[in-house]
Amino acid sequence: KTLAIVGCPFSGGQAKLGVDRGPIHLVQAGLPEQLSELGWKVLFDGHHQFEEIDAASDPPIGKLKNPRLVSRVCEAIAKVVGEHAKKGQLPLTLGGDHSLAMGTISGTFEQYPDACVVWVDAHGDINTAETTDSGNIHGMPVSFLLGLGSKIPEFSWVKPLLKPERLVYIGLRDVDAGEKKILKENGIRAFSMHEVDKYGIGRVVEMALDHVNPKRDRPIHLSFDVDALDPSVAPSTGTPVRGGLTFREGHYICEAIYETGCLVALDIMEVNPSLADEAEVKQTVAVGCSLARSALGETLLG
Ligand SMILES: N[C@](CCCC[B-](O)(O)O)(CCN1CCC(O)CC1)C(=O)O
Ligand SMILES: [Mn+2]
Ligand SMILES: [Mn+2]
Ligand SMILES: [Mn+2]
Repeated sequence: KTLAIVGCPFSGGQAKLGVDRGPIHLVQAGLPEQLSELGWKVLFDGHHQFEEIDAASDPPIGKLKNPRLVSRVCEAIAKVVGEHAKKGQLPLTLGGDHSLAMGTISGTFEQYPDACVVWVDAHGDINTAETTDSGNIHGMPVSFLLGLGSKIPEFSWVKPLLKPERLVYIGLRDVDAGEKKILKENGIRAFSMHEVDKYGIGRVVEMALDHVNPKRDRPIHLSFDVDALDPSVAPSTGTPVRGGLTFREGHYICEAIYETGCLVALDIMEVNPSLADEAEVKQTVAVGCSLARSALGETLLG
């Protein structure tokens, strides 16, 4: 099977410098070689270059920051991911901030209209233009994919291909009031850290998949924000929140999803190699690599 690494050095969905260098750190840590070791035919034709738009010509739309830049980049990524998927390849998108998932998941649904999404994150990333407090679009991709909130012409390319019943969250623990309302109103299934504590990660993954993929016959797009992990496990990320997934819980999710045989696309997002000391950056990059390996077939006992 062929894996296409889509390196996305992009930080426009949030305000912290450095997350655009996540991809290069993951690749330089040897991720392509590690995946070849697992038996994948790995395609990697270099990191995507996104030419900037100067701030003067990309003023905020309402609260949304860098809206035209984020929209253009995500639309480009949707095409790239869609093309790889059309060729029967598995796109592995390396972020870069999580706004990119507006593009990756759009690309997946082009090819797999019957897909479901497992969103692993401390956050809901489901704010609309009306509910966002920060205006950072990395806190909004899911609302665009569901077609929620007021229509913004600059984002008219995003089709509401994701249905609420095809989405499930694992790891939530920092959800804004507006997001809580949206989750409830749309009946979106979410397994927060409370459920992880209560049922254990094994049952949570089983219940999550039973919800979105009861017969395990639907393509799965796994979008993994490394801030789902506890900051002690993945410290170098833009919006860390205490009380997160252990190293093993994070890897169990990836292993269990690989075992379904349904994975068609994977995002490893929000590794920011400039927010901690060298050892912690190394640790965060290494976790990003090992999560990817676990989701792509690496097992503990072979
Ligand atoms: N929900 C947040 C965080 C989004 C994180 C995006 B990511 O891709 O990393 O999942 C806002 C969070 N908010 C920040 C200030 C705090 O006082 C309260 C929570 C937002 O900016 O919308
Ligand atoms: Mn996120
Ligand atoms: Mn997050
Ligand atoms: Mn983040």
